[in-house]
Amino acid sequence: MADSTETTAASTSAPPPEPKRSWGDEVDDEEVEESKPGAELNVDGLAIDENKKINKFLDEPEDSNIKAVTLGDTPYTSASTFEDLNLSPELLKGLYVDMKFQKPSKIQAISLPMILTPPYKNLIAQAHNGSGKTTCFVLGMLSRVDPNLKAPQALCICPTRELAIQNLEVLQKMGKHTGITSECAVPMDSTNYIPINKRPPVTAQIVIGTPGTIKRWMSAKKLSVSCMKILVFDEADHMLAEVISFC
Ligand SMILES: Nc1ncnc2c1ncn2[C@@H]1O[C@H](COP(=O)(O)OP(=O)(O)OP(=O)(O)O)[C@@H](O)[C@H]1O
Repeated sequence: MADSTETTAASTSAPPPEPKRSWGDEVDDEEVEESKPGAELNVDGLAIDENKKINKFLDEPEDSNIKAVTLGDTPYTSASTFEDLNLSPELLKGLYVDMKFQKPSKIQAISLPMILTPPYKNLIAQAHNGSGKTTCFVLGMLSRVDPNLKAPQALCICPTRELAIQNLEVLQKMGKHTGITSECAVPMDSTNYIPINKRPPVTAQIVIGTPGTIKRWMSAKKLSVSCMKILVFDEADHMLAEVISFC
């Protein structure tokens, strides 16, 4: 009886209003929680798995359903080879020698000419897992950066730190011969932790990270966006779903 009275009271009294929070704040809180000893991210476990069954979807017939939908007239033609894309010799070497790619997958053939050709327009690419989307935005970032300008010029925002680290690994492998610098903006583990005010400003040309850390670096004026040329949202559908759940 006492239980049922308490239950009724709890369900009829209005809960106190929660303070308004943004998604970036929420990720920052996770960082504090996860930076406790014992909760570090196992970065070694995130190496690119060369033995993974790769390319499963690259040549699947389903890929032939990928269509380009553009506003107005489109000057773009699909690329059947990486040479069609006017990539630098350093990037071609990364693709052929280090990545061991032979030709663009369907999503790459369609979207890379749009990503790499001026005027650079906003683009949303949607294709199933393993179809080669990562290469699209990694090549996009690597080819837009001016190697002589030592400032952040490309920013990739990912929903999780694991994805950010994996994307950085792909970028560093693909861009190995370019000399382009990159940095991961994810929460640091407790052993490497440096307070934000003690960190030097970011000079890496490409930054890949999670929303909370990128927000903190920008708020602390450690990450400048004044030279940014390209902004990528990886798994934007997941990030939008998170944003909607906070509204
Ligand atoms: N043109 C290509 N030729 C050969 N292999 C490729 C090519 N493009 C990508 N791959 C390989 O195929 C695999 C899947 O590619 P990628 O990770 O870019 O796909 P994705 O669409 O981003 O997948 P997910 O949605 O799971 O993130 C990777 O191992 C990648 O190295």
